[in-house]
Amino acid sequence: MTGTTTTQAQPRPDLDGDASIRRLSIGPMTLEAGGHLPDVVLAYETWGSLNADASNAVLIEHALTGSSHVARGDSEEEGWWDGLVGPGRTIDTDRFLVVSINMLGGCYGSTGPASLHPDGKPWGSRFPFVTVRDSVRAEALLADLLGVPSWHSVIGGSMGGARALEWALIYPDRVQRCAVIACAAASTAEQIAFAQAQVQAIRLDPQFAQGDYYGTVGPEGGLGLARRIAHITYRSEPEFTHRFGRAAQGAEEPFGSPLPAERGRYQIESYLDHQADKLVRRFDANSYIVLTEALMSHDAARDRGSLPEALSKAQAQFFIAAVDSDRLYWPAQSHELATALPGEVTVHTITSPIGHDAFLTEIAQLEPALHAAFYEDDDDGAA
Ligand SMILES: CC(=O)SCCNC(=O)CCNC(=O)[C@H](O)C(C)(C)COP(=O)(O)OP(=O)(O)OC[C@H]1O[C@@H](n2cnc3c(N)ncnc32)[C@H](O)[C@@H]1OP(=O)(O)O
Ligand SMILES: N[C@@H](CCO)C(=O)O
Repeated sequence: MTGTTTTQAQPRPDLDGDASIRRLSIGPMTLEAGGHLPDVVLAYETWGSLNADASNAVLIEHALTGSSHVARGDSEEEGWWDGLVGPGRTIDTDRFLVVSINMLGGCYGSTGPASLHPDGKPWGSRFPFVTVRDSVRAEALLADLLGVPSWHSVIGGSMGGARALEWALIYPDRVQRCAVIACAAASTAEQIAFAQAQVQAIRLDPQFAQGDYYGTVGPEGGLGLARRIAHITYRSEPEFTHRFGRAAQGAEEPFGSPLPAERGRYQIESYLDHQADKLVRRFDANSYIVLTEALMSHDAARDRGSLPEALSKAQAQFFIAAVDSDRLYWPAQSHELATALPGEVTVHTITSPIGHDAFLTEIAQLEPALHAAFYEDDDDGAA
């Protein structure tokens, strides 16, 4: 389904040491649903070095609005899995080359709706529908260019987990170990429903202009509303009750009687406003739609028979984990995935009151089990 590796004649990029963001053209791609991109560029970061037999490369896949900045490395900016990835950490960058790639369709440097079409104007509304599988096929073309024939391990949470799983299914001989954290075998009806409400919030913003808003303010209100809806699903009711209760913003006390003449704001409203503002400042609305619709498309069994039949193609050792309070990717869905995988696969649990986002904030809980499963000294062949 993808373009050919027409750029493979390029010299292999320098992979030594911690890198700031780099970009490589992987050439043209024809997409799973039929769209075409004449020149795809992927932006990526690396930490550590590739060993002589290229056996120590680890791919880490980011979530929906995440980026390739997994670890701080030499940069000022903290990474979203800093505790997990770095010198001497569970994913030890003194032993492994760690690669993280910004998703096709996103807004952190890889080709996306804000990129320029060959006519010199942004793709905008013309950007084609991409799937999780397209993104993985693009990453495989990049791996070819990086000189990585197979991954020691591919690991991801949430949408990153969907990409990790697809890697193991599309390229079974290129993934030796695969960790799927807080993710399911397919996006469920409820996950699609939450996603559709977010996409509609953006599309219904008058500033959206059918996606051709570049050079204008753009659909900031719609994107902010999408983030509010999403963020509620990323956290939990007990956390919200414990943190905010019915308290008014700027006061520790609940809204009492008499109610203030001005309605004011509940703390939870202020918190959601803040989450929305933060995302609006760092994310492109078209990319939000493209990536959300890609996640809606996630279905490991599509065109592959039953789920166990689909998963039987994988050759990797699997590590599956769930957050016990996740109300978006329910633990039962991780168990369903583990049960359908070949062999005995354990589901590891992150115990947290906060819900789905604990795969980011509480990843340390998985470190002993992940280390034992994938990264013991004598288990990886890494130099
Ligand atoms: C390039 C990039 O940065 S993207 C890559 C990194 N990010 C990702 O991968 C995923 C996106 N990030 C996230 O989803 C979140 O930031 C997480 C999950 C990582 C962080 O979650 P937590 O640490 O639990 O943060 P939490 O949800 O409590 O939010 C804290 C923020 O809410 C603010 N806040 C708390 N209460 C209130 C309130 N009553 N009113 C307004 N703001 C409030 C805090 O001041 C804090 O603000 P800050 O983030 O600007 O410092
Ligand atoms: N907070 C995460 C959750 C999605 O899994 C993100 O914004 O990407």
